[in-house]
Amino acid sequence: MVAPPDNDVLWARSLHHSHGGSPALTGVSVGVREGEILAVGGPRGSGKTTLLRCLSGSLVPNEGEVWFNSGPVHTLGAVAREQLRRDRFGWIDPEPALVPELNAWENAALPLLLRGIGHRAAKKAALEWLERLDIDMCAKKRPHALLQAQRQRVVIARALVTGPAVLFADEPTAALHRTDRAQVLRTLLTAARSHRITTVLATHDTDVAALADRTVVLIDGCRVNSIENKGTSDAEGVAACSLSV
Ligand SMILES: Nc1ncnc2c1ncn2[C@@H]1O[C@H](COP(=O)(O)OP(=O)(O)OP(=O)(O)O)[C@@H](O)[C@H]1O
Repeated sequence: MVAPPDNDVLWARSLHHSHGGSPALTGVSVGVREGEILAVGGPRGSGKTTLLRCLSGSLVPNEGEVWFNSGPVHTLGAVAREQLRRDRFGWIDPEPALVPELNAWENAALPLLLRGIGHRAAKKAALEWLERLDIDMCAKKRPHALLQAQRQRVVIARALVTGPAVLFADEPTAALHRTDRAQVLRTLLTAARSHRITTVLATHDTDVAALADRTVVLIDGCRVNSIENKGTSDAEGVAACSLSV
């Protein structure tokens, strides 16, 4: 096992993974620096979700290595990987899944309450994130009373409320109307940049990928390209991503 470069917060080498015999990743390597926003692009079925799941430890690759903060993830047991995901990572799915019986701030505060953080402190942190994401006016509404874009903002608040080291966003705006998409995405990326949260964003949409600092393109489970998105990283002063195969 070879240790990763010191300056990569997240690093994967030669990932291979098959789902029930059908290959999803074939030899993908990627490194992400602290505070960077990396888009993983490519058409549907190209392996983006599988790569994010391997990087976040929710899936152990058949072959290859994943490292977080210079510690191996792929050799950890299931419980240690769960703890890592709970304590250090945030995850956003395409569909905004919220607990229907809880209102918006309670949904956003849930990860803190589950950690045993006091009710008052958890509520304060959740309300702060709802405000940053321009959804604080809906704090007391239940999910059924929210629009889809508002629900997704609550999901984003829930993913950020713990101050994750890395945020994984899997097609976070795919379920939204075109008009809501850009606005929600910009809000998400602005929040990630201002708090220097390393973000890995899967998207099949090149317009969405262009908002990241750099894009890695997958096709049929292989990394085929890596694009520096000029005008984002330079303007924001965010470090570039390092990549190797
Ligand atoms: N649980 C699974 N069982 C069987 N095959 C799967 C499973 N998950 C993914 N696959 C297959 O693995 C390949 C890569 O899928 P993956 O979801 O990682 O790609 P993707 O680029 O994220 O696609 P999408 O944009 O549609 O989500 C595809 O061929 C997909 O059908």
